[in-house]
Amino acid sequence: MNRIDLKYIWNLLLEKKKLLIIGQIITIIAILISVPIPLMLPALVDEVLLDKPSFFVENINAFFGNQNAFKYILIVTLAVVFLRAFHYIFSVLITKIFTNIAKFVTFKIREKLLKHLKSVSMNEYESLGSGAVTANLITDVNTLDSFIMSVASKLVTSILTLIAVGVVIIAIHPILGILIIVVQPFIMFLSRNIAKKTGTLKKEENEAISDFQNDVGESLDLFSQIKASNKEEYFFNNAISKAKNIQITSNKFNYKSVAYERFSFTLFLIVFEVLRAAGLVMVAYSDLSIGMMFAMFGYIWFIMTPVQEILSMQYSYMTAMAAIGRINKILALQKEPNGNKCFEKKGLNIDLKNVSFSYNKTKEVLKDININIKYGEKVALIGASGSGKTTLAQIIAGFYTKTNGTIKYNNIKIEELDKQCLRNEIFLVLQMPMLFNNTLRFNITMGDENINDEDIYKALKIAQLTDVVYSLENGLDTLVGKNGVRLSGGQRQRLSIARMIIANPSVVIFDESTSALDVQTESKLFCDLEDILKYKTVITIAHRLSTVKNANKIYVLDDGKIVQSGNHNELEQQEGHYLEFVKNQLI
Ligand SMILES: Nc1ncnc2c1ncn2[C@@H]1O[C@H](COP(=O)(O)OP(=O)(O)OP(=O)(O)O)[C@@H](O)[C@H]1O
Repeated sequence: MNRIDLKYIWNLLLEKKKLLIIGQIITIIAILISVPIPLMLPALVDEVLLDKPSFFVENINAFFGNQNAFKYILIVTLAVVFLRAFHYIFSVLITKIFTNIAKFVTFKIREKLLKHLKSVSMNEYESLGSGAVTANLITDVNTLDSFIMSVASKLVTSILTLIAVGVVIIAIHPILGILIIVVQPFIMFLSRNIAKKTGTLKKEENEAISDFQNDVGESLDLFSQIKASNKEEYFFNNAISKAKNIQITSNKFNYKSVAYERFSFTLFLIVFEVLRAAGLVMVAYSDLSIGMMFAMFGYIWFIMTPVQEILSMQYSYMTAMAAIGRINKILALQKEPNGNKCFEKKGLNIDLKNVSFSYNKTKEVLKDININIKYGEKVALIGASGSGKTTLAQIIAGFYTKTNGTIKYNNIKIEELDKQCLRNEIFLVLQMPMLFNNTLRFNITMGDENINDEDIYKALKIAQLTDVVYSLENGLDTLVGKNGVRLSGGQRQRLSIARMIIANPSVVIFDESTSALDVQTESKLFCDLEDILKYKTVITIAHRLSTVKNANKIYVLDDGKIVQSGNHNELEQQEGHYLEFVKNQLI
């Protein structure tokens, strides 16, 4: 199934099996180095201060001969310092290894999401929107990253440390040892319930942030529109209220999560004191020595870190599960149907039979569309605003997936076609082309570095853009700004036409692509385009009679249906929308 879950993450981790095993071996060595440390100096209380020589004193005597108290303490202290230094080196190594593994896994997840997004159909993509998708790709994957990092490096370390310490303390004093080991799960159980509460609060905070991000992102994108409509007050007040919501939810989350965290820590400290008291009692009433009592105190303190790590892992687990839930929303987006067939020759015959389409399953935008366009034909699409012309153009270009009916190109069903082949053949020139915040060159070639400047200038000449580019100080290297804000609407439209010339498709769809041009530039443009378009299929969505008149076939759309089709002469003879259109144009 195409979703991310713990099993999927586990399988990714297994791809780094060797590193994982090395990491775990180093982890075990680091634990073996660190676990004896709390025991070493307290042992000298008994062995040196209370004069009951045992393991340390006997071994030092065996190696260095009899020593005085100062030297015993010095030698053991040096051993502790060395062990701590080695432990430090091993823990750095562990962090390095597990960071490498975690970053590999998160890269793989981002790669999977991007590969999926690449082939998601437009209608599905629009159901989420760019704000949510960006948040998923950045914030949620980062949440997952820290979860993987802590599970891979800290979970095993913490559990093994607890086991090792458990063995040592039970060996020192079974009753006190078991008491300590039993108390830990109790605290962990309490904290797990507490952590659950912070999970919901974090969710509320994340939702408020994403809501704000979407709102501000949109307002900033449409900044000029907002100013033009004199609606700064409304939009920015709205953004401020969303910012306020972040304040409220973050406030709640931050203080409550700290309160819950501190509560569990305070609980730990109380239990710590109770266990210390139990230690004193054991010295008074059993065979626990004073030195080993200090060692037990040390271990209670020592296991605080692994216990805290395990506690924070529960929280990290919950946020990671929430992040996975959101990430899976991307993976749940349907892919556009893609086949593997490609066209054998240049030029397409396009055939639509009983095609219908709806953006949101509630209202049909296109109904029972039947269109047949032969290779090289010049076709016009007309109809009132909102009648479905752009939608139809996008369906023909394969951007949206039809709801019903059949679409064939050279007799190959759209579902069987490799979409890249289709898009190589069809170019949709939009009324408001989207531009990258990059250079003019990049926007014309779409990043294809094999296209030379000579070809670009040829395209610019036909697109009536040469003078514009020459007038710019940096020529083709001029940055166009976000969405091409530094270019006029007409310049953007011509740039899109230059893109089409470079792409050299066999079908060109003009969707009111020259609406921002003055009549003179437009007619010069089409005159210069004539040679280029001669052997191409051209579908033009237009409002001007002059553009429509010469088409081989005109389709008239009304409320998503084709109500008339034929050439100008045929349609002019019929009562109907086309005649109305002609009359209106003449007026
Ligand atoms: N991305 C979308 N999501 C949902 N509904 C949409 C979307 N794009 C268009 N529509 C709806 O589909 C219908 C047809 O829109 P379309 O843009 O195809 O009409 P049009 O004939 O090209 O209009 P115009 O001449 O104004 O450009 C409209 O009712 C519109 O609201």
